[in-house]
Amino acid sequence: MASQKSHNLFQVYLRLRPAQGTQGERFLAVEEPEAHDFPPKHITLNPPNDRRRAVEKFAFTQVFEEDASQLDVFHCTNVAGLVEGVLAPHGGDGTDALLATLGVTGSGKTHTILGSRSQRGLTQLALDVIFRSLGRNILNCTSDPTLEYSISASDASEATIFTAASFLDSVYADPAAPLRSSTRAPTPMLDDVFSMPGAFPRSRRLASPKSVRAVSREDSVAPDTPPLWDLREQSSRAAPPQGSAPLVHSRIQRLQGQKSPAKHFMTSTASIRKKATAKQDSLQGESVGPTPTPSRRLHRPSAFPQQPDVSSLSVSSDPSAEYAVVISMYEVYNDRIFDLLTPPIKSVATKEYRRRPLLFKSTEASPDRKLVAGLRKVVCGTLNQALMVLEAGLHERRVAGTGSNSVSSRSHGFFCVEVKKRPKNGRRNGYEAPWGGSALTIVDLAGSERARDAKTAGATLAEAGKINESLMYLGQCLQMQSDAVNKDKCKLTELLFSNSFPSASAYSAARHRNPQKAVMIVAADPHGDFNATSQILRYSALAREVTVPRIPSITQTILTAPVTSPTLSYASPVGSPPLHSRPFSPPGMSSNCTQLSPNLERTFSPGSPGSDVHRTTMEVAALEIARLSEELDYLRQALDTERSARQEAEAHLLSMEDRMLELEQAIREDCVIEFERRLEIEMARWRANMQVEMERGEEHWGRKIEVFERTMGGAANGTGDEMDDEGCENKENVLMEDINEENERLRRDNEILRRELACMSPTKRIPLQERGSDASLAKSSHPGSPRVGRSKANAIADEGNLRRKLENLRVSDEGVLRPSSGSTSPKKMRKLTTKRWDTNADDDDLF
Ligand SMILES: Nc1ncnc2c1ncn2[C@@H]1O[C@H](COP(=O)(O)OP(=O)(O)OP(=O)(O)O)[C@@H](O)[C@H]1O
Repeated sequence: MASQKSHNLFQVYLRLRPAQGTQGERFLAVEEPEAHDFPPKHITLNPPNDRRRAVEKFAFTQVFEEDASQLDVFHCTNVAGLVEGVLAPHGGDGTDALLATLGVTGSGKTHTILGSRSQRGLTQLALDVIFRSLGRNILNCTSDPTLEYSISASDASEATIFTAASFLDSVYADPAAPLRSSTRAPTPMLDDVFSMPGAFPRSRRLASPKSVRAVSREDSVAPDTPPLWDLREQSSRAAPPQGSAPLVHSRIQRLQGQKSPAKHFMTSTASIRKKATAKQDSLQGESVGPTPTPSRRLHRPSAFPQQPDVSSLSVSSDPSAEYAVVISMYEVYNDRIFDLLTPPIKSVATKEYRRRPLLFKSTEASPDRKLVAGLRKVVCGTLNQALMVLEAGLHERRVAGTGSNSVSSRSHGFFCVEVKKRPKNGRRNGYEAPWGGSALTIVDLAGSERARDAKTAGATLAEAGKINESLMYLGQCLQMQSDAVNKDKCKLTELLFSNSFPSASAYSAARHRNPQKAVMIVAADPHGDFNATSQILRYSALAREVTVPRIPSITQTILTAPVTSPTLSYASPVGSPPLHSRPFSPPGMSSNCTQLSPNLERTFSPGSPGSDVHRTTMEVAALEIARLSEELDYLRQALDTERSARQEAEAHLLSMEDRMLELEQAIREDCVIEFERRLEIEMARWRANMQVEMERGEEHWGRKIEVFERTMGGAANGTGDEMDDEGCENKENVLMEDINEENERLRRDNEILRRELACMSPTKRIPLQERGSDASLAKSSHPGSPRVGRSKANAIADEGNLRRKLENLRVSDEGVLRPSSGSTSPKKMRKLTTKRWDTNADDDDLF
């Protein structure tokens, strides 16, 4: 196994998590190491509840059992060696180092890398060693006021450089904030910072860059407030019930005007709210409603755990160099990079706080090497400053409660410690020396999870999909180890492997960089999810051995002769040529793994000497079975994910249908109510009109009947002498009406006759009254024509007739128009009425 180390891009360690509470069956056993091979390096994975599945054996650089302490892991993974490589004690720029944890969700990655309430993680320990080792050679911005500028000038990643004091001032106190500036004194934590050697004077602090975030006084004063890891522990103790789903979207509480005890944006960050609400939303699916803001606070360094103690440990540094430590933090979330030290910006359009994703690209100053461009970087002069920056960045990390882990990291977190280095006094050959140096990058990868177990939904399920996808690509890269082709498939692999290979460009030749040294700590819960764990172990282990149990139904079809169980080894290269190189490749992925890296070549170890063709066939078949079994596992996982997604979509669809039905029902009811209201109004209007019409009709018919009765009465009585005065008056009125009508009719007749008269000859179109005598008429006609004279004579005769008729009419007209001038006796009226009928008869004759 020792020979593998020189070939691997990663040293891979396995750490087993201690059991907590009720656990499932243990499926992972640590192989007893042989006497000369201590510590243990191999584990066996026995599939629970399925004796037909292959038993797998994995090899790692070292296996840490459940009782291993943080310090054990720190020492045995040789973090101090990585730090030494970064500090480059023997000159040069040093070697980049990468320390990462990988594992299923809840397996202990964060615990290992960031520690817990009482235990420091590898990050804190590494920082401690770095600052302790640099000692007096470290520069800070107070002792060297040009430090910030010179680092900024030499930084190739387009970063914004802050001094620790100005960054922490803006993070932990917000003097620019209108509500707090006058009433709040600097927090004790800040006093700690400012009382540190090299702290800025107050005036300088006030001139710090625009406020990033702030905590209230009580937040930072509270000495017994548990730090981030405390919250994790509390949460894990009170794990949410199954079916929990996290709150994903941030800042909703603030947008909805919820009152928070402190207006510090960290106290209401997405991550913290998620942590708190994950417990409450456990049975509600995704929630966007207001939930109480948890009392998440930043802490003074004295609240940070002090154990384990590495004060006795330091590594060599370059005595001829001076150093500066620059810290940056970012996360890879949904395959995009977000700065954890830059506050989110409130979108004008959506009023939500958002982070701007950053690019991983080659820059002008670094054409041959990709860098995360545009980060905030903080120059830290002391360990406490570095720890506080770490604390500030962790506040912004995305975590959420899932069915698998109540405080699950939903992003891949990157913590970068750049150790900048230049000759003492900053000069070389009389010129200002540029900054060189290397970086230690510590990565807390998000955990892979099975959707069914995590019981996630909505955005968290999508996150899980992205996490699993990126880890799958990481797995492929780890399997290939020396093959850099696949590393560009996702941001995670790009970031992890970008420094793994020496650059071949001319630029790099001038400035040679060593490939990074990388340590991967795989965390596993021996009682956790078997399938997910075996999947992780398969692609992370340095070597693997599969023992396929005897399965009669398959083996008999291949080989009738009984054989012992074959053993397949994915062992270190000892010269055996690969027999069957067909690694597992998930559906849809190109399987270009046929050329495995030497250490992962699958070699065939014959069970006994003298194996024959049948045995070989059997073993090849067994290998195929193992491969198919892997594929089956993957497909099962994929199926689980798809099934969950489908169930979620179906549930959503059903709820939408219900909602639509409800809406339709409500709309129908509204329509009915409105229709009835309008119908009522129309009915009332119609009834009123009907009433009026009926009254009018009755009145009309009453009048008619009355007239009729009077007429009949008058006829029956002969004269109206017996009528009383009132009766006479009514009768008179009615008659007047009749007369007027008659008068009107006659006028119309008159008019018609006039027109007719005028039409009889073009020469007689002049109205009668305007014309002169018959003689003048005769004069105006042509005298010469006998025909004209005859028609003229006829016309005159016709005119004479008409005149006479008109005279008659005029006579009757006058009679009608003078009804009341003389006698108004009813008798006379009746005569006139009778005459009307006579006149009508004449009129009929006339026309
Ligand atoms: N070695 C250990 N000793 C004691 N407790 C541990 C250990 N490893 C993990 N734990 C506890 O197990 C729980 C889950 O661990 P942790 O949060 O580190 O998991 P994780 O792998 O980071 O999960 P995720 O990927 O979901 O973030 C925590 O409460 C942690 O304190």
